Amino acid sequence: MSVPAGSPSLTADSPLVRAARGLPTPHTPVWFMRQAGRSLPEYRAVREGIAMLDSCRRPDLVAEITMQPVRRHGVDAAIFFSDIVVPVAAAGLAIEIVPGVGPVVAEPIRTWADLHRLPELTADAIPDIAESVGLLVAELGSTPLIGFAGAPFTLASYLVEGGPSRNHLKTKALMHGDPDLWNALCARLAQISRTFLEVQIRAGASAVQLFDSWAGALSLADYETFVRPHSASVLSAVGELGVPRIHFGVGTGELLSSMSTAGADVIGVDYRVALPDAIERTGKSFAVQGNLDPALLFAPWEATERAVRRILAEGRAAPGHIFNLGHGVLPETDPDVLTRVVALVHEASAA
Ligand SMILES: Cc1c2[nH]c(c1CCC(=O)O)Cc1[nH]c(c(CCC(=O)O)c1C)Cc1[nH]c(c(CCC(=O)O)c1C)Cc1[nH]c(c(C)c1CCC(=O)O)C2
Repeated sequence: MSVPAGSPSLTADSPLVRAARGLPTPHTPVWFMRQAGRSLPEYRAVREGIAMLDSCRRPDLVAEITMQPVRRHGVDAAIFFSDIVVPVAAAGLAIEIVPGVGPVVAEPIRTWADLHRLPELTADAIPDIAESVGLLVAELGSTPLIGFAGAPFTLASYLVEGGPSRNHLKTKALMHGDPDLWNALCARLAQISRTFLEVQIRAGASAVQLFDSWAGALSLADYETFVRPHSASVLSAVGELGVPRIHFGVGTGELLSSMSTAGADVIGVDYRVALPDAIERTGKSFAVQGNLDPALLFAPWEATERAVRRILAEGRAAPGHIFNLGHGVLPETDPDVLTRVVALVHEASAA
């Protein structure tokens, strides 16, 4: 397997890549999950009248939207503008993203016959993704682009439930009721996510994040039996391409130790877990990413600043720290506060 000649050499010394590898950095790198999106008026303007999944397949638009928060906030990384369900749609499943709701599958996947509606994904079905990444890498120079994909469980939840779910009832019923079908579905999703990540890495992404956003809904036993092996297969396959891997989920306090054995280099920490506890639970042997509560961006600045400084201090106990929120930027967030947080992280961590 040949590694792309693109960005990784230019970005190898960037604070983000160095922190992910546990190397010293001149300042703590910072980016925000959902930094591109509705918090930015320039995003709302360019997305006007274009459906979410259509916008993700237009390289000019993807590059523009991905760059918007980099230009505005001076973050240390771009996150590829796409969605976890883009590769599933590209593979051929009928799925849409309904504004204000999320991914919706009119005919959910619950039987072996349904699984046939979800073919494997091949790289030649997503030439636009490689093109978008190529445009971005050229524009970003020494700033890394983070590629991403959804982990099998989080994707399966949307596909089995038919849309967003609080309790994941049908998903859990399937995993326990028909483990063979569950494992086949997750193996298919792992193949799809792996291909999506490989295309981004070969086109020049300098790091990747595997989102298992809803894994926190699982017991430790179910996570280890039904979920972690599939995430591990994605992470180990992309590991061969040599870029750092970040793994993140929400509400994963009880799972962190187990998640850290799935094969990532950096553990994303949700805002409900104190960073020192996360560092302890992952054996002090992983770089960590996180974990400012996105709600703190709505507090008086003094409170925000206090929390940022505390998290920076706590992060020093880990082999590497990438500052981020403990989940995505909320659409109502004042983008000027994000810019201010970036400046504070840089200034306070360089001191
Ligand atoms: C669970 C999940 C999804 N998508 C994603 C996850 C994992 C991350 C997480 O835990 O939040 C991942 C994702 N989705 C999007 C990105 C872009 C990059 C970035 O973080 O800036 C990323 C990394 C764009 C998007 N994906 C989506 C939007 C909003 C669509 C819009 O602007 O109209 C964006 C910017 C749609 C989407 N897609 C999904 C949801 C829950 C939603 C929100 C629905 C809504 O509130 O309208 C599924």
